[in-house]
Parts: sequence; structure tokens; C-alpha cells
Amino acid sequence: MIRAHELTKTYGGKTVVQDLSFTVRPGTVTGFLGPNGAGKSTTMRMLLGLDAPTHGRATVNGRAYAGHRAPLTQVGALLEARAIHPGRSARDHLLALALTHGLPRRRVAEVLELTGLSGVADRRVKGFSLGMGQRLGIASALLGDPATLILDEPVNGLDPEGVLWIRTLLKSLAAEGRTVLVSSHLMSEMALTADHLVVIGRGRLLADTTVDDLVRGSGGSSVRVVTPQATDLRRALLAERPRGQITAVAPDTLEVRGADSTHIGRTAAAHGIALYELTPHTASLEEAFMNLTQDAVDYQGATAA
Ligand SMILES: Nc1ncnc2c1ncn2[C@@H]1O[C@H](COP(=O)(O)OP(=O)(O)OP(=O)(O)O)[C@@H](O)[C@H]1O
Repeated sequence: MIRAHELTKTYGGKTVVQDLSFTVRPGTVTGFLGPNGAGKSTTMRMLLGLDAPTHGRATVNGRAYAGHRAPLTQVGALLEARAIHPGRSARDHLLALALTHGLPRRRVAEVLELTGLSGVADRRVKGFSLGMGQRLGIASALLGDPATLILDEPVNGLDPEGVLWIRTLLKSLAAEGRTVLVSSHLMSEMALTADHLVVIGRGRLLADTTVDDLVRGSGGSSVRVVTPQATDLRRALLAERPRGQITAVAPDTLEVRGADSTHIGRTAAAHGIALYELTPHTASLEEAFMNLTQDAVDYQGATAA
């Protein structure tokens, strides 16, 4: 379990994380999302005791990170900036980590196997691809068999097979009852991996909700209707639900928000209106994220007119 309570971080007068409170529960994968510069890495560093909050506090498994006697057995972390000695092999890197933290040697072989690195365990890290380095970072995070994992952009640099592997791994770690907090820029990937989401923008909490509720609540879902009686259907739908939003995207095509396809189909049947097409469109997590964060984006590209 991870708890952030009123976490605030100020750098040289600029507040980059502000009054952030959330709880990450065991047994689920929680996605940590936010536009570039939103404060995700800073928050993760505060959770791990690498940055001191200006105000507020963070606990992992009931204590501040620094308060744990054997932190690697409590929290495994993968941060973007990794410091791995390039001349060392993966096995030696993990062995050094295990020995300095009082962890059993057998864990080294176990995590190498788990992360698919057994075959390259004795190669020097300096020859590793980005994806292999990422796997080694995850192996290090898992070394202490921790109940909580905090991973900053773990799919960075992974190929599609690697992305699938990490998705499966994170879900199985959560299914074992662990707490898993994972940041990512890839919304489509988070939609497949996470059950719960904490979304921040400009250092503030924007949403702490399930993936389903975020998508549903974004108002992005609509139904596309093709009918030769578009005007009649629009009138019939508005008579029943005056607050519904109906946009004519072509003379015979309506985009309806605020009514599902069952309701639209029944209304059309009741008025003898023929339908040629009735297609529900559910907003993607990407769309929901854009809706939620559009006012909290620091670096926005110009939109073509
Ligand atoms: N050590 C530091 N000193 C000054 N400013 C910092 C420091 N670390 C982060 N910042 C600033 O804090 C803000 C949040 O940065 P952070 O890296 O936490 O965001 P992020 O959400 O992880 O972004 P990204 O998705 O781009 O990695 C940025 O404006 C960044 O420039």
C-alpha cells in the first residue's frame, strides 16, 4: 500500500507537485498518468525518499521509505535514470545488490529467469540494448521480492514482445496481492494493463478512478446513426431527452451523445424510422486523458487550423 498525503514539492519558487493525496492499493495495477512535466517522476522520487517533500508525506507499506530496515524487501523501484556499472555483467550487478542488502544469492538466478535475461546474464551491461537494460532494471526491482513496486515508464524501449511481457508480469504481480504503481505515457498500453488510474496535471490530482469510470465519465462516448430520416429521428430523440447532444455530421448521419444504441434503436422503431447504421463509439483512454488534461498541459504542440 502506498499513501501520498498532501505531497508538495517546490523547486526554486516553482511548485511542481501540489497538495497531492492518493492511495495505491494492493492487488491491482495502478497507472500513474500525466502530461510531460506533470510531476510524475518527482512524486515517485518522493515516495521513494529520494526527494524530500516541501510539505506533506508519503508512506509505503505504512512507513516512510527511509523508515524501513530492509527497503528492497518492501519496495522495488525502477526509475528513469538508472545507475548501473557498464563494465559489470547483469549477474554481477544483481549479485552486488543482493549481497549489500542481505538478500539470498538464489534470488539472482530467479529474477534473471523471470525477466528473460538468463541467456545474457554474463554479458557486460554496456552492450545491452535499451530493452535489455529495462529488463535488468525490473530484475533489480524484483530482487528483494517486495510487496510494493514503483516503476517509472517500464515499457520504455521495449519491443512489442517486451511490452506484452511486462503487461503480463505486472498483472501477475498484482494478482499475487502486490501493490503496483506504474507510470506511462502510453495510454493505450495503460488501458490494457492498469485497473486503476491516478492522473495528475501541473502537479495536481486530476483523477483517482478506475479505467472504466474515467473513459465513461469523459463524455467521449457516442453513437453514429445513419438514417434517411435524420431530421425526424433528431426531433424524436430530443423530445425524450432534451439535454442530449446530437450533431449532424452528414445529411443522413447523426452523432448522438447522452443516449445509448438501445435507446436510439427503440425510439426509431417507435416512430417508424428506418436505420441503416447504428454504431456505438466508446472513447479510448487516450481521448479521455486528452479531455481531462487539456488545461493542464505545459508543452502543447500547435494544432493545425
Ligand atoms: N531537480 C529539479 N530541479 C528543478 N526543477 C525540477 C527538478 N526535477 C524536476 N523539476 C521540474 O519539475 C517539473 C515536473 O517534472 P517531472 O520530471 O516530475 O515530471 P514528469 O511528469 O515525470 O514528466 P515526464 O513525463 O516528462 O517525465 C518539471 O517542470 C521539471 O522541470
